Amino acid sequence: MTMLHVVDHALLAHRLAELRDAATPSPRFRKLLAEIGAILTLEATRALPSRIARITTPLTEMDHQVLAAPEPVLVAVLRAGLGLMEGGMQVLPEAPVGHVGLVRDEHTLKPSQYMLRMPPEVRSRGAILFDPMLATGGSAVAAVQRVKEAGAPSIRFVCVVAAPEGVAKLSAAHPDVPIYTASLDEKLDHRGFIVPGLGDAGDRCFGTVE
Ligand SMILES: O=P(O)(O)OC[C@H]1O[C@H](OP(=O)(O)OP(=O)(O)O)[C@H](O)[C@@H]1O
Ligand SMILES: O=c1cc[nH]c(=O)[nH]1
Ligand SMILES: [Mg+2]
Repeated sequence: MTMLHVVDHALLAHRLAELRDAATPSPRFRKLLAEIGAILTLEATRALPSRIARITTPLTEMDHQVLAAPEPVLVAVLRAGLGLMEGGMQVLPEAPVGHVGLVRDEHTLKPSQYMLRMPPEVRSRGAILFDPMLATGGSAVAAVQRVKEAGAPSIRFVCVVAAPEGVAKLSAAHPDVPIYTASLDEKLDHRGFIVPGLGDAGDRCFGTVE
């Protein structure tokens, strides 16, 4: 079963329009990516397990909903996931942070790993994985696999733009991983870029466009 959540929010759509715009410069792109990351993190954590605790206001005592467990670990898929996870860190400031370095070969479209750092809490808390682009799905499948191998009992995948091909591939390989995205786009082009998409997220985020 595909657990795809296309988040419908007026502020998210507004920011995504500017993020997609080819004229948006890197500093603004990073800011928008972080704001979008915060909105998507709020959606991805909407149903985190909670419990009832007794609290004291200045006026009285009451039973109140609080989180039942510590915040999940946040994991960025380098590089572009760093910009998106920035917003996740604002929403969950106490969360430990991990990194998976993946780069996609521009000809074969296969990802290769160049680094992996995972906090031990991932084994008890589970993880939210951040990568703005779910294109062929190769990077997402590999990143989820690494986080599972690190012991995560549950994983949520947060992206900005998803292609149908990537959703199908990730859902087939990891049907237990829900996907949260701001948009399900139309297709991939012959170079594996998402259309209409937003171009190369890593390059636009960090200004590495030639
Ligand atoms: O679904 P896929 O076909 O695997 O493509 C998506 C991947 O491509 C981009 O990263 P890229 O390899 O360009 O690295 P970068 O973030 O360092 O630019 C993007 O951030 C994803 O990680
Ligand atoms: O459209 C795409 C596809 C893969 N990676 C990107 O950054 N953009
Ligand atoms: Mg990448």
